[in-house]
Amino acid sequence: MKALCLQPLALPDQLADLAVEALIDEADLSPKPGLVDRRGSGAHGDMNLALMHASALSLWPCLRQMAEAAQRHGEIAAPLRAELGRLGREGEAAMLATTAGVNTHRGAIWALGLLVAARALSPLSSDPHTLAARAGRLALIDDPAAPAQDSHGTQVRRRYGAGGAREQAQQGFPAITGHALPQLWRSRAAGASETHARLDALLAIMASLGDTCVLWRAGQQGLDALQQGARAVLDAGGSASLAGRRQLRALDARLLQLNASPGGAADLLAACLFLDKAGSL
Ligand SMILES: CC(C)(COP(=O)(O)OP(=O)(O)OC[C@H]1O[C@@H](n2cnc3c(N)ncnc32)[C@H](O)[C@@H]1O)[C@@H](O)C(=O)NCCC(=O)NCCS
Ligand SMILES: Nc1ncnc2c1ncn2[C@@H]1O[C@H](COP(=O)(O)OP(=O)(O)OP(=O)(O)O)[C@@H](O)[C@H]1O
Repeated sequence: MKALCLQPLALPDQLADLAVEALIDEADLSPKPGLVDRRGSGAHGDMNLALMHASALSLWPCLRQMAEAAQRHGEIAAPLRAELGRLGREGEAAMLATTAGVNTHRGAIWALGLLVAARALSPLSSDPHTLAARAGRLALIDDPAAPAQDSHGTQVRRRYGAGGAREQAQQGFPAITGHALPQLWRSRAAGASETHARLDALLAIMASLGDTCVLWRAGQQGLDALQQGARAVLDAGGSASLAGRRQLRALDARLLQLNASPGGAADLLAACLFLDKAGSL
């Protein structure tokens, strides 16, 4: 019998695999306050776990093409930014075709697209801080072909002055490098299970992020409830402790009452999981 000889996967394929895996891990992680997870739809009438999985898988070609574009261009400049913008819009169209119009991963395409491109640009330096800063430099370049939009994020920024997805990326993802990754590593080092360490990382993002999804649906009151509730879980010992889990249940109930879903924090957790593994490819 002939021996099966497997070719190593090309870097863009590996990066798309890793990004989709991060999206699926984020969706599966439970119990996430207010969000779609294995238990149910959280504060969303229009999403469920199967839809999140299908959406994540639909993004694989777009993410691979973003990595290929970065390899081809080889530098952080306007032509690469323009191509990523075009691919991102095509990715959104593929997502919406898969979900019959539901916005399951808009923010995730943005964050993971930039990070996948950053990793493909220079395979040699791939520690999380370098990648996040490189993605931030890409996000700072204008995309002249981007259509003017009056998105929820734009409206919320006008009303509350909050920074949103664009600013988070342009600043080099401080919610990930300054909060999520340090918490993920601290919780693991303290002996927490991988699920609890990831929940703690999500809570660390929630405690500090100006999440425009929450501001849109529940205003400043909703954002305050999210940030204070997430901080209370961490202060009580995190999701691995009994006291922390009580606080987590209370936060989930409060977000459902406010109809608030921290989708921006969920996107950034997926990006954090991607960065945590991207260096070891
Ligand atoms: C920058 C984006 C996210 C638009 O942002 P905007 O705030 O205007 O839109 P919207 O209200 O639809 O929010 C997008 C999503 O970001 C996430 N989000 C919300 N708050 C935050 C935050 N503070 N930080 C990070 N993500 C957040 C949420 O999931 C939200 O649904 C992006 O969709 C975009 O402009 N795409 C254009 C195509 C492009 O250039 N793609 C490049 C691919 S690399
Ligand atoms: N597990 C998850 N549950 C819910 N949202 C998530 C999850 N993971 C990521 N998200 C993000 O949340 C965003 C969806 O949020 P939302 O439905 O609030 O946006 P919207 O359609 O713009 O607004 P709305 O539904 O309030 O009118 C997506 O962009 C997606 O990236």
